[in-house]
Amino acid sequence: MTSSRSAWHISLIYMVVATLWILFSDKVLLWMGVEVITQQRLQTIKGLVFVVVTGALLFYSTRHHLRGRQQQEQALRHSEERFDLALLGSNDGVWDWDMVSGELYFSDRCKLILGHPPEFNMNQQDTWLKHLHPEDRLSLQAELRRHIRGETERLDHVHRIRRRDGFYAWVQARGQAVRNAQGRAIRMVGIVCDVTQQKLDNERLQQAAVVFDSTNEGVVVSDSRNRITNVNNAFCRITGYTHDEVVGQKPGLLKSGWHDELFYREMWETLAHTGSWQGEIWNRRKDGEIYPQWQAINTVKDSSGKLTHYVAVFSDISVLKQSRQEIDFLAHHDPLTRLPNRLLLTERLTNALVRAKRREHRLGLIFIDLDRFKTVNDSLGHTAGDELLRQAAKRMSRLCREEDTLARLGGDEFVMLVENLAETDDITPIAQRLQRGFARPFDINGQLIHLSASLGMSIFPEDGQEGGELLTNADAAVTQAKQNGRNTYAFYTQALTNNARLQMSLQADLHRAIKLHQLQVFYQPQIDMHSGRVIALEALVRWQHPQRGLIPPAEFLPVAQHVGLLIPIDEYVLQQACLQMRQWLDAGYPLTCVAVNMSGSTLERGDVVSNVKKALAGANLPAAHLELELTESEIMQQDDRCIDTLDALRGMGVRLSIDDFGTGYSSLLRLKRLPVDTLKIDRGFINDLPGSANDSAISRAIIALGQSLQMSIVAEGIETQAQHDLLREMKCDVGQGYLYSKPQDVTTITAYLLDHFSAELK
Ligand SMILES: Nc1nc2c(ncn2[C@@H]2O[C@H](COP(=O)(O)O[C@H]3[C@@H](O)[C@H](n4cnc5c(=O)[nH]c(N)nc54)O[C@@H]3COP(=O)(O)O)[C@@H](O)[C@H]2O)c(=O)[nH]1
Repeated sequence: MTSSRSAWHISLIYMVVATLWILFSDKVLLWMGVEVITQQRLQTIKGLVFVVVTGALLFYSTRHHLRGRQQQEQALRHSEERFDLALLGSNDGVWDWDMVSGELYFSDRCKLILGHPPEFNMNQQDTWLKHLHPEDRLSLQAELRRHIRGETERLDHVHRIRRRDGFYAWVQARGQAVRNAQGRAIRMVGIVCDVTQQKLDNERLQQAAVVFDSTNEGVVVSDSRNRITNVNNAFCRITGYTHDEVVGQKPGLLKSGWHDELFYREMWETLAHTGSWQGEIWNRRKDGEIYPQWQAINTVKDSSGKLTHYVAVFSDISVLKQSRQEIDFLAHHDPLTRLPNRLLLTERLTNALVRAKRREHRLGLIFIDLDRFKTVNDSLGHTAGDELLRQAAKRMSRLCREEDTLARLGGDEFVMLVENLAETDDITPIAQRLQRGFARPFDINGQLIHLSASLGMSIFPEDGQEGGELLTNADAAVTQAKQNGRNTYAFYTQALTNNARLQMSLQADLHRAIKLHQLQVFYQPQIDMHSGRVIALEALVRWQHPQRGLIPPAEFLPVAQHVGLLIPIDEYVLQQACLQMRQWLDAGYPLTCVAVNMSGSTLERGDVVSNVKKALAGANLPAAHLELELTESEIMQQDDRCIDTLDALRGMGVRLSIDDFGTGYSSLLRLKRLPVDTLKIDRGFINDLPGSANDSAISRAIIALGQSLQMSIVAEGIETQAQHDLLREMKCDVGQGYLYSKPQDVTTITAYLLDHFSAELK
């Protein structure tokens, strides 16, 4: 019932009662039959009673009404207060949109969200839309339309709104339409709250979640009772446990048993005192493998300072540890053979010397140099060379006593440190054993390679007091062993030191030798074995030393190579030989060419073609009168670029010859591709002719090979008539050797030529 209907009912009842009272009260007085005066008095009293009763009724109804209203107002006030407080507490702003009049109300909080003061007037219909982020406008409008059409129960939309300072705030607007009887939305009321911080927090949380799951470090979160509440993917990957297997468990399930109780007690004490702990800890994976991890644990406390969680972040450092060990190993070992390197040998030698001095023992160093390793390496390729070194190292290690050290210094050089020698001679059986170790060939990819070693020995205290001195002296001894014919051993002697000193002084003198024109070119004739005529000469360098006399090339060319003077020496000999050949041709000697040695270093240099051209032009000598000799081992170790250089030289008309053929593991395929005119059989195969059946067979094979490749064959080192006869019978084309002439200076050889061609020149 409405309030006006209730009021109307009450008034109607009153009117009925009052009318009945007025109509029937007087009749009751008349019916009582009382006197007129009494009647009048009673009527007055009746009127007064009516006034009092109706007055009282009016009083009670008014009071009741006012009290009710008061209570309602109070309830309303309380409710409003509660609402205001709730809004204030929630920090939400209120908006109210009268959709009929278009009037819009924004509470002060709404204005504050946008950075406006309360007095700011933003009650226009499009104020909010105007400040909306352009990207959010369409979606808010669509959402509003849907709600107005009644498709959604309430409006709920998060969008960005531009604040007074130009920045955008994220807000969440919620509201509901008030509809008329026809269901048409006529008003909409709602709240708006600033969710910028919440949005940022969410974003941060999302990022943290991504980091948590994608980081390489394992993360374990456990509660205050140290029960695991969460682990990340990396944890599962490192430990092998799944998330469900560990949640609810204690991290102790990963314990390896490698740390004692004290370790864990100290860890927990540090955590309790400082709130964090970090260190290396060994744990056990699910599969039982024990591994090291670097772990940092931090405690998490709530706002009241109460510990709520532990967060442990760890990384598996097993690989790092292995690499450190490997780095440490490589710093002291040779990566190819995994033997100790020079550094470790030096350390061990120093310590061994201290022990030897204290115990008055001897110790020895055996310097091991593999014979002709470079040639094998160059001809078989570096991979096979590496394998050969590995196998040689393994074989020598097996012959090494446990207390001794076998080290690789680099290349094909090894050193064995032998401790506890009573006598100098005690080292000899060890050296012999090492040498016997090389008796069997090495199997390199199915190919049997014969290798020998030259050994040089120095003994403490006889040959030196310090490690460096002993090593140098063992090195000098190995050089001596090589000079003695390889595959042998030599002890260090003072003479070797003198020789080393000599080499040093040669180096110094050689620099001056070129400038002071101390280098001389000697010539050795090459003979046509069928006619016996001199057809060519080989140019061979000598050093006319002011104090030491004539030094042969075998003595100073290695020194020149060592100090980078071999190329200028080759160039000098080339120029001199071309000039000299021109003179002989001009003098009428019917010579085909002059042969000049060219070292591998010269060939490797890019300008060899232009230098040869220069030398020929300088002497005005046709290229066909020049033959360049390259040793087999040097030519075989060159890459294909050198074939281009040789092709270019050959294209110019220069003849090319392979020197020392038979010593350098030539590949027949490569030999076929080389633009070579001549093969020179190495002196080593000629020396023992005609007695050696082997050398005889080899020489015959080389001659046959040369002939089949249309190459001319020169045999060098012919010293006897028997050698000459045999080679001639084998159909060797050209001979060179002391039998015909030793290498001679220009004057002597010119006289020789004059004599030789005297008949023809007449
Ligand atoms: N890069 C350069 N190398 C050069 C140059 N000059 C010489 N050499 C090389 O030095 C090596 C030694 O040469 P050498 O001492 O001159 O010896 C040559 C001859 O004297 C020697 N020979 C000749 N016939 C005989 C003989 O019958 N018996 C015997 N015991 N020795 C003999 O052989 C050497 C010539 O050898 P090859 O060159 O292989 O034909 C030597 O390897 C030279 O190549 C130079 O200017 N640059």
